[in-house]
Amino acid sequence: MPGLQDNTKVYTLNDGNKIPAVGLGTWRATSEDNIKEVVESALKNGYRHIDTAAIYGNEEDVGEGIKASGVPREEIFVTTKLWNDDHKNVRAAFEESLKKLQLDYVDLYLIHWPLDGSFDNKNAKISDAYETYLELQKLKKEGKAKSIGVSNYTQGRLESLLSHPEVTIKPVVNQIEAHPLLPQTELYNYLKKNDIFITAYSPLGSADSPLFKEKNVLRIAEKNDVEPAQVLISWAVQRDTIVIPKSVKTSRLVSNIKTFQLPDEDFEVLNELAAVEGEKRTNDPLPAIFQD
Ligand SMILES: NC(=O)C1=CN([C@@H]2O[C@H](COP(=O)(O)OP(=O)(O)OC[C@H]3O[C@@H](n4cnc5c(N)ncnc54)[C@H](OP(=O)(O)O)[C@@H]3O)[C@@H](O)[C@H]2O)C=CC1
Ligand SMILES: O=C1Nc2ccccc2C1=O
Repeated sequence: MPGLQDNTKVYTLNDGNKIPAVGLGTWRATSEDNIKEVVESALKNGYRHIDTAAIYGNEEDVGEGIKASGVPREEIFVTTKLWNDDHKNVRAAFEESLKKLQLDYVDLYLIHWPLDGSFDNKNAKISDAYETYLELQKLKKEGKAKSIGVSNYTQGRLESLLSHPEVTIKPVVNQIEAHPLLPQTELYNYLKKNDIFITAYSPLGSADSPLFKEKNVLRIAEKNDVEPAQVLISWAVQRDTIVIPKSVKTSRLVSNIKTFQLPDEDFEVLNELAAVEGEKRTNDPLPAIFQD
């Protein structure tokens, strides 16, 4: 059984572009966490994929970290996301993100939520946001966003998006919460069939995660002599999803990118965990968003 190794797996997206399987998440990572140094350190420790978003308020620091790392731009995969308030303002919001990141293109631009207004805006509409997506298509055609995709989409909203004749470029990913307590099995199967990758967010169960107290996760970690986080990240990669664990601690950054091949019996236990223990979603800002 191969042991822990720095994960250098790269997937080919449905538009031919390549994405490193393991990336660094940056939600709730701010200047107070020295996010610039965190990004720099991640890149110096082998990460080649950074996930940010306009709403995280850290694009400037992420850009500084990229620059400070000295890693050539073309070796780094950078994702950022359009915030809900900017669905009618895509170009300006995108240009603002580029400026803050000090980049002239991003590798992946996502619609953060299928919602055209803040979570607390009663007039905000949940939909497939296809008009917004058409603006992303233009950015892709101009080469300013090398790939485009969505986040927090249900199967129904994706089906609806793909049914518009003007939608000619498939999203390359749907970034959704995914971990052993929320395997998203149906959506996983639908996306796989349609050649759209899952990017698994909150793969460790986010802050104060129940997964770090889950007896099977702890047992599998102990049995294989690895960290619980490494079990969760390895599981995500083993089921062919992209995964973006967040940490602002160098020691965790370094260990989170080391994955291993889970023995079949352990992989199966994790595949069945939600069915046995019950599902647990950590991000639920607007429950109606996860119902079609
Ligand atoms: N598209 C979307 O709507 C969303 C996207 N995301 C993206 O996904 C990323 C990851 O999700 P996120 O919700 O941040 O949660 P994660 O599941 O990545 O968990 C992060 C938490 O786990 C801790 N942690 C990290 N590594 C370890 C470790 N080895 N052992 C123990 N604890 C650890 C972190 O603390 P510390 O930093 O102190 O190490 C932090 O509290 C986000 O940062 C963001 O980029 C997230 C939510 C929604
Ligand atoms: O990235 C995000 N993390 C979140 C957590 C709660 C609500 C929204 C979000 C995001 O958009």
